[in-house]
Amino acid sequence: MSAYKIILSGGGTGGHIYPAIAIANELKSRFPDAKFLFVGAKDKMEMEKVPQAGYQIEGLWISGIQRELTLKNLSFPFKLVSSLLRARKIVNYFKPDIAIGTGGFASGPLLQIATTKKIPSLIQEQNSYPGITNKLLSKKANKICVAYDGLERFFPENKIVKTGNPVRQDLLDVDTKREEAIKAFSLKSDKKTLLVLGGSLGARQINKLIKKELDFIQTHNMQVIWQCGKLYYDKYKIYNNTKDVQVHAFINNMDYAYAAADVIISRAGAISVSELCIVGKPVVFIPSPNVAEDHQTKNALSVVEKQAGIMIKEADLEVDFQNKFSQLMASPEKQAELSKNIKSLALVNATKEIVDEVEKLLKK
Ligand SMILES: CC(=O)N[C@H]1[C@@H](OP(=O)(O)OP(=O)(O)OC[C@H]2O[C@@H](n3ccc(=O)[nH]c3=O)[C@H](O)[C@@H]2O)O[C@H](CO)[C@@H](O)[C@@H]1O
Repeated sequence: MSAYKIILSGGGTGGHIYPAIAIANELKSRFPDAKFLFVGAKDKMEMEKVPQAGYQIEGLWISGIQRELTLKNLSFPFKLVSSLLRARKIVNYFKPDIAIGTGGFASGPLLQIATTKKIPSLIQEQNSYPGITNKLLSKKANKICVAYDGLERFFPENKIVKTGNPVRQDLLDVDTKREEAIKAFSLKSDKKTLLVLGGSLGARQINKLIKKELDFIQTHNMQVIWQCGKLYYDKYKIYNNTKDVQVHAFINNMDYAYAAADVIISRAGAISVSELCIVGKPVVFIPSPNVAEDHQTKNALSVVEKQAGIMIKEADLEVDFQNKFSQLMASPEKQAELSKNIKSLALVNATKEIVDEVEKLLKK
């Protein structure tokens, strides 16, 4: 039999890109001869991150439709037609055996064309509340792998399989990487490390908080790895290498960042939450209040309700941050309890289970 040809499409943010990369890596280990092609949106993060992970990518001219009425929406119909034509070309020349979509705008046209051509397809939904693209695609896709209960409200029930979110393999063994990680980030081994994560694009309010609280954090004798996001890097880079603080636009070696951390402050994007469960460190979640159906708060609550993490809403940071952070830092028992509880929520086989579903479709 000739080698499988697999198309993966998803992107716009890390939360859609890294699941696709994790799935591709697992498929590659099962089918070393398989050929892979990613399809993303021109000018978006995936055009850089996917080649870094060793895969080829084609970019479509597509963007989201804005929820508010704006002039930007005027170009949307043109982009949609252009990206459908380009997606058809790509599907015609690559002739995939399967198309896998992980959400984000580019996966819309690509999977639309693939399903019209009766190519088997699988979509993976990271969140408890699905994005527009996956909602539209669910009618035609063959399988839908999800991480939360209750998605039959949005997707055909008979297609849903609950697998959890796919997470990159190199995050599975961070416990063994602490020493290397401390070296890689040039950290002091006698100081505790706070890792601050704003999600793949960075988080404005978390950045403001960290800037304001740097002196307070220092009173706990901590060093800080602060991922502020590409958009905000110019604004915050002046804090780099001051007061034991490192400022990063984006961290490419997340396994080391997680391994070095003693405590983590993080947004609650779905993949971040899944990774943090695997990593098993004490986490303070500050969910984004600006996402559909407030889904990051729901993501964080799924952990916090099991005594496995702390959540502070953006609106409460002013009043609660110092108290809650000090209480956590003062209690090694609380830190140990949070670590143990969050780790018990990890779904370490998600990637494998998703790829089992892919295999079933390939062999049909
Ligand atoms: C503002 C927004 O719309 N956020 C959404 C976006 O978040 P976002 O793109 O931030 O996605 P997630 O938090 O789910 O995942 C981020 C991914 O990027 C990686 N990473 C992050 C920072 C970094 O410096 N280096 C790095 O590699 C993380 O390890 C993780 O793999 O997609 C998620 C998954 O659909 C949603 O739940 C979020 O609500």
